Amino acid sequence: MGVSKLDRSEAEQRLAKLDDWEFSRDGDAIKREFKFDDFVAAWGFMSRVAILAEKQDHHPEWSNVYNTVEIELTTHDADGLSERDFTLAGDIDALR
Ligand SMILES: C[C@H](O)[C@H](O)[C@H]1CNC2=NC(N)=NC(=O)C2=N1
Repeated sequence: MGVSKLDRSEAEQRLAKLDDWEFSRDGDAIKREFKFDDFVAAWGFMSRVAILAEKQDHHPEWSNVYNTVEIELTTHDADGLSERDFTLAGDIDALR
């Protein structure tokens, strides 16, 4: 089932409900940086995010440098932001 792309104002409404996420890719994605005490803590967080992503069939584009994890979310099937991005972002924040 396709996922529909949100328009800018719909995306802004949803972004306003999240802390510390910002638009990226000219509004086609959202991103946030997470800092941890050390690499093992960062890796544990990434493991938990991976399980969420699998459950939601919605996967992040992300990077890890030692204790820092950068996560960017976009919906490839919609060529932009969809509800799935904001749902996953909210669930990721709830892991903290
Ligand atoms: C076949 C599979 O359901 C699709 O490719 C899913 C997988 N994970 C995904 N993740 C993201 N970020 N966007 C998608 O469009 C997407 N599609």
